[in-house]
Order: sequence, then C-alpha cells, then structure tokens
Amino acid sequence: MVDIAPSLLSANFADLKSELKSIEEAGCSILHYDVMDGHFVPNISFGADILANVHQACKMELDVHLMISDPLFYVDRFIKAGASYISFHIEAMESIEKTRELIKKIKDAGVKASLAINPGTSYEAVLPFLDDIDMILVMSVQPGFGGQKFNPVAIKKIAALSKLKEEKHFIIEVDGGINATTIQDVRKAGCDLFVAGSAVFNQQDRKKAVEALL
Ligand SMILES: O=C(CO)[C@H](O)[C@H](O)COP(=O)(O)O
Repeated sequence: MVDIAPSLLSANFADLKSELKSIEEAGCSILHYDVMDGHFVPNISFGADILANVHQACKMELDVHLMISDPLFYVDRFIKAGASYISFHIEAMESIEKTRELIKKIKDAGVKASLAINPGTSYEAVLPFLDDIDMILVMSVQPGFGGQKFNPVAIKKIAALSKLKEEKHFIIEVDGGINATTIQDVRKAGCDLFVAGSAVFNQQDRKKAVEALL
C-alpha cells in the first residue's frame, strides 16, 4: 500500500465542499483530519461536528488524528461522526492500561486504531501495542501547525518499525513536511501512508500535486 492522505488543515475552510471535491477528483480515497484542542498542542482546529458534515459531503475514508489531551473522553464523538481510522498520541496517555482500553474501544466500534508518536518519542514506545493496532503515525514535525519543515528523525523510526511489519499487521503513516522531495526517503524506509497538507492544498492543480507525490 502506498497512498496520499491530504490534510484538511491546509484547506480553505470557507469553501470546504469544493476543497473535498477537488481531492476526490484527484483520486484520493483517504482524508486526514487534524483535531487540535489548544492544550495538547498550541493550536485549535475542528471537532466532531464538522467531521460529521465532512462525512456526509464526501466518500473518502476519514483518517482522524487526535492531537488532544483526553482522547479517551472524546473518542466516541469521532467514532459516531464517521471516522475510519483514529490516531491518538501515546504522549497523551497516562498508562499502558488506559492506552489498551482506548485501542479496544476504537476497535470494538469497527474503526482502525492507530498510535501517534511525536518527533521526540522513541519508536519503542509503541512496541507493547503492536499486536493490537492497525497503524502507527510517525510525526515528522512537532504537531500543531501545517507547513513546517520535515524532521528526518522520522526516517530511522519508520525503517525500524518497517522491519516488524511482516510478523505484525499494521501500516505506517507519516505526517509533517511531506513534499515531492522529502517523501522519497520516507517511502524507501517502508512508509505506507503519507499525510500531505500544504503540498496538496497550496497547489492550484490538486491532481498534479498528488501525482507529483506518488
Ligand atoms: O498534523 C499536522 C500538524 O500537526 C498536519 O497534518 C501536518 O503538519 C500536515 O501539514 P504539512 O503537510 O503542510 O506539513
């Protein structure tokens, strides 16, 4: 699997319907949806109500990235709103037990469960959960804002995790600073799914932008 998930964070929010249409017409089947609470990260984006509207307005799978301090409390709303994948941050969790509880909650609802790790977190933090999760989201920027510079620390983590993919059943996603240049080494390292915000939405021709990444 190699796929691009455009990040809605870089879209024109006043024109959401045509923004969604433009990336569906570009051939995208997954949309990345960044949820920020102004606490876990120093920015605020959008929540579950807008996700429900997006779900109604397009056919893409919704890849929800919870950058929030209490994902266990809020997760049900995103499940109900139509999420296909839910990533939450290991840095936001108080214990291994709570992390397992949240993974189970997501999977019991028929949604794919994913653990996200910040640039400063070792890939080893996700190892206890590899039997249970569907995806690992490796951040290649400090979460909070689109348009940042790719941090190559993600490449080594992806290469290490990629070696474990054959015996376990998860895919690897990368998020932050992905463009036609930075994507190359990440792809070689074994990444499957690439989040791209500004590299897609800052381009007039969305089809060309996605093709350049692929
Ligand atoms: O999670 C995010 C920021 O926290 C964004 O998804 C990410 O930064 C994508 O934007 P860009 O491709 O412009 O870097």
